[in-house]
Amino acid sequence: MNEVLRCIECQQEYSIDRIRYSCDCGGLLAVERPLEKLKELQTSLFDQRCLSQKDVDVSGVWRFREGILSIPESEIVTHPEGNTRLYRRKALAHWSGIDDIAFKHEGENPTGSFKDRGMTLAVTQAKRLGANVVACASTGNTSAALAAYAAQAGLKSVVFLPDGKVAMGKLAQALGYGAQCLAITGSFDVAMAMVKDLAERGDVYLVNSLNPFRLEGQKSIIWEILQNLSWQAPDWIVVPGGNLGNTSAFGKALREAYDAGWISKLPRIASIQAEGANPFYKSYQQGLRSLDAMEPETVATAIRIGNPVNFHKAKRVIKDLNGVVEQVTDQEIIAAKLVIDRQGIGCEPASACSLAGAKKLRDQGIIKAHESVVGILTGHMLKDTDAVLQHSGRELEPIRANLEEISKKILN
Ligand SMILES: Cc1ncc(COP(=O)(O)O)c(C=O)c1O
Repeated sequence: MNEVLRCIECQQEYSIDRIRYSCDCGGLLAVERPLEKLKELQTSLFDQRCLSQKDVDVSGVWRFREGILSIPESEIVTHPEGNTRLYRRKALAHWSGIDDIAFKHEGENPTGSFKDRGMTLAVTQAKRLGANVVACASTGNTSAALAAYAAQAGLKSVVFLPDGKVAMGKLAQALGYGAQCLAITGSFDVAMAMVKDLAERGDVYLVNSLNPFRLEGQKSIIWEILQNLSWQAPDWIVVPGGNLGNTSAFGKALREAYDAGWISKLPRIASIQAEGANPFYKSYQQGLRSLDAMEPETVATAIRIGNPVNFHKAKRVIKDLNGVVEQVTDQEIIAAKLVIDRQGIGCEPASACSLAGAKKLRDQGIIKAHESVVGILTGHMLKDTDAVLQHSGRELEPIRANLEEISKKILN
């Protein structure tokens, strides 16, 4: 194995062959490998693999495997995932005021969100380390991804959900794929603290984004975008921020791609929070020195998170990439979602933070008119059908089955 776990605070290293979620000093761990190994890799290798039909090449995660996790191919648990589309639409450019804007739709993953990219890694690693029970706290999407990948790997999965706060599409997936689903009284953060304690006791293998292997998988979102753009980096990457796993993973992916020589410029990153769940935004306003946890509330249930576990990684990324943290209101989220939905693309509310945030940064002149932007749509529209039914501006119209009457109604 080329990889080690390294503490982001004190640089202490640990083997990846043992289960560990944090350093003895309390710092977060990252999966690291020698830079020389990445520099040896040519982007043409990744491009050639797009022509292969092997699952590990078809996967938009494992196509980059030498930079993700060196493991025998036979041990990889892959659906396969990734290979999501990059959408450009005149209406999105017009609404945001940014001519060169594209959206990577991570809702096109097998379980309908970006979580599959991290979960293929976390469950592969769980199996490799002999875990029997895999668990997560979740606002919904992580539970769906975990349940699906655990089912594939033949592992028992347990998910901890904030009671009454999970969109039905996501709960249905977790139940359908066969996870044990526990509704916890309290927010996501309460559920997160509980599953962390269980993991420390050794009862379960934790696959939240605190698990550094999750973030290695999510790096591939960025590498696939760069590949989609023929390895020409955009000026900006705009991403919703909740537990800040993507913000952290994206920064790592960009830094590695740049240091390895795959791209010749480093994009800036914008992490967009919902105003009602904005601890990272508030911290950014005060120089990213510390984070005050809060009681979150937003229509974007996926990012209803008040104490993001990846704060210390994400703050480093914002500093390293000259990034920004912005907030958007629920109204701005719903307005942006409507634009995306009406393009026939669709996304769940949290995802719309990317478009709402890009527009806000453009309006403020932070994103310049000539700059290129890639936003991430993190989850599928059908994940949260309540949000669609409430905010689409359309409703089911009752009508008698009478040809003349129907004809009059549609032509009016
Ligand atoms: C659809 C969606 N968007 C965004 C997020 C937030 O991602 P992160 O925790 O990486 O900030 C989540 C996390 O649950 C999600 O499900």
